[in-house]
Amino acid sequence: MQVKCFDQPAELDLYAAQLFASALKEKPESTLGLATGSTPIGIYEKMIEMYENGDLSFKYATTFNLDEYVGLSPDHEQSYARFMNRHLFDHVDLPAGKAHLPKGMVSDLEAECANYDRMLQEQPVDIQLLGLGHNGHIGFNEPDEELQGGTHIVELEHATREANARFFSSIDDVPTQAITMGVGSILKAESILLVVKGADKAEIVKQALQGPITTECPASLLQTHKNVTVLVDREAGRLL
Ligand SMILES: N[C@@H]1[C@@H](O)[C@H](O)[C@@H](COP(=O)(O)O)O[C@@H]1O
Repeated sequence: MQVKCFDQPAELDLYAAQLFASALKEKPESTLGLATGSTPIGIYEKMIEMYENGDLSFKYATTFNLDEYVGLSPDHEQSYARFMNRHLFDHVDLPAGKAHLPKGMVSDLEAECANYDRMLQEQPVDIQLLGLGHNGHIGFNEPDEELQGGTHIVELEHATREANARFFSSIDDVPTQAITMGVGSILKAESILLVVKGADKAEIVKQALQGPITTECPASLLQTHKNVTVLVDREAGRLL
């Protein structure tokens, strides 16, 4: 596991965007695993800049997002589908139909999970971008006695809903469930880029990288992967 610490969040964003640009240059038809949350927004901004300057193209790429809220339609303001359009897809040359997110509004959620896993098996992720939840979640894999390997439905922890309530009018509007890629699917990626910013994540990133490998901190399972790069800003990395 390689850990890189950046003085300025913007330097981190540029470094991460450049890693994706290099991956796409080397293999234009790469499958990219993408994440939502506030952490990757700056990275997506750099990717858009690079695309506009002709330094990055998604023309032959495929993307899979980690997760989606159950019960929000793709055009709901706070759906992750809408987030991805707003922060990346609407601004770059990724062909329509090549961006995949789990569908949180289908009647048969179990079939959707199986379908997502089947697509991931057919197009394995080359490089997976990950943020980190305050409780150590990755995607929406919440701490638990057991974790599930494949795509599945999760009950969101109150703390996770509280953390995400800032994007909704009130916590009551935050969905109680999500559909997420499992930790097993995440660990199948060829390479993983974990990005962590802010003083409030310093404790959990230390636990994830240097603490015991435990399902009670899903991100700690990343310690078992052969090709993980962790990018932290100075505040998040201060205990490492
Ligand atoms: N499901 C997402 C995660 O994929 C994200 O990494 C995490 C941290 O979000 P943020 O980057 O806003 O702190 O929480 C959300 O709930």
